[in-house]
Order: sequence, then structure tokens, then C-alpha cells
Amino acid sequence: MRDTPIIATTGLNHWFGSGDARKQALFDVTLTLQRGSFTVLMGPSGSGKTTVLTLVGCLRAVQDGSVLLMGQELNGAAEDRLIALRRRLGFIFQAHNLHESLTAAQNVIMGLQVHPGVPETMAEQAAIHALGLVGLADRTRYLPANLSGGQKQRVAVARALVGNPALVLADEPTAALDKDSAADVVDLIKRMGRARGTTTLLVTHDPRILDRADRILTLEDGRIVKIEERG
Ligand SMILES: Nc1ncnc2c1ncn2[C@@H]1O[C@H](COP(=O)(O)OP(=O)(O)OP(=O)(O)O)[C@@H](O)[C@H]1O
Repeated sequence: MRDTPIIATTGLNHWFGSGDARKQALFDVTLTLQRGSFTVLMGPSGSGKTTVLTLVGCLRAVQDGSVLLMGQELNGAAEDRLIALRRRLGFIFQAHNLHESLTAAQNVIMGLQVHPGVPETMAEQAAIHALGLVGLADRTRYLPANLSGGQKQRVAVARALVGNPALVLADEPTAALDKDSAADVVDLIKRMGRARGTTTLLVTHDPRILDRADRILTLEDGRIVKIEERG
């Protein structure tokens, strides 16, 4: 079980639309992600990156082919199984999606809401701890409006990691950041992944991130055209 890949897709195809507008977005995507790895998924706009991420993240139903997430088949899986699996994932999106009326700590606590029954004081302690790990120990009571773009994205990283996910799925997490903040956020995701044994799959156009990847997968027109191993 230990060596079971976190993700293994085989012959994954996906279509959007219906009738004349039906269009194939993914063609025979086969990929494997080992535990603890940091993989970057790149490719031109419209090549299918977000579609792959949402399929393996149980955010979209698998239509054709196989997706094994932590050894469990997503194709045809019942909604309750998908919900249980989604609880073991952490998501980081381009727009940080923080609640503007909640403090940094309260936003991070939202990341624990998928784990019902965590006592309030424990949730608060976990959130403060996670904010400390992302270098925001002194900002726990700040509202997002009073944080910089990089700090907000760090809060989003803390929120994604607070529940100790097995897999972090990140979609363009640095798109809105300047060069230094982007490098900080990626190093942070990578470092925290290493410390916790988390697997990361990160979608990006950002060439600055590539030298930090263990592996780079390139998608073009819905097909994987290149797999580069690094390090
Ligand atoms: N909800 C949808 N309805 C119809 N077509 C869609 C939908 N989502 C994506 N597509 C199409 O599927 C293809 C892949 O889109 P996807 O968003 O996965 O690409 P991407 O590589 O993530 O692009 P970007 O880098 O611009 O975010 C594109 O042709 C897109 O137009």
C-alpha cells in the first residue's frame, strides 16, 4: 500500500459540451504520481491542465478511462466516496479565494471544515500553527484587505495544508504574484510538502517554478507530450 501511487490515471479522455459543440479536451492521458513528489503540469492555455487537476481532485466526474486516487477508482465512484477522498486533498487556486470578512486565522480554520468534529480550540491552534509555518505568526488577526498579495497567497497555502492533506492540487498559485513572492510561495509549498510527505501537483505557466519541480509533465492539445524527470 505504501508504494501505491497517489495518482495513477490510465487512458483518461474527457469531453465538454454536447451535440455539435461537443469537444474533446483530454486524449488518452496516462500519468503516475508517487508519494511525496512535486510535479509540475505545464502547457499552453487551453491544453487541458485545469481539466486534469479537477478530474484527479474529484471536482469533476470522470467520463472515460481510469483515475486511481490513493488506490481508489474515481470512474463510477459514488458521491460519498468522492467526498471522503476530497477531504484528504488540499486545493490552492490562482485567486486566493479568501473570505474578506474573516481574519487570516479564521480563513485557515475554513480549511478544517471538511473535517467535522474538530473542536474549536484545536482548530484555532492548528490554524495559528499553520500560519506560523508560512511565516505569518504575527498576522493571524489581520483581515485579507490588510495583507499583501504574497501574504494572502500564504494564507491560502496554510488553509490548504492545515488539514494535513495527502495531496495538494495547486492551479497557477503564483499567477498574481511578483517574482520574489512567487518564488517564496513555491518554496513554501515544496518545503511543507517535504516536511509532511505530501504529494504536490501544480499547474503553471510560470517558468520560474520549473527548476523547483521533481518532474515536469507537458500537455499540448489535451495530450501529454513530454515527461521530464529532474533532480
Ligand atoms: N466548462 C467547460 N465547458 C466547455 N469547454 C471547456 C470547459 N472547461 C474547459 N473547456 C475547454 O477544454 C479545453 C481545456 O481547458 P482547460 O481549462 O483544462 O485548459 P488549461 O490548460 O487549464 O488552460 P489555461 O491555462 O488557460 O487555464 C479548452 O479547449 C477549454 O476551452
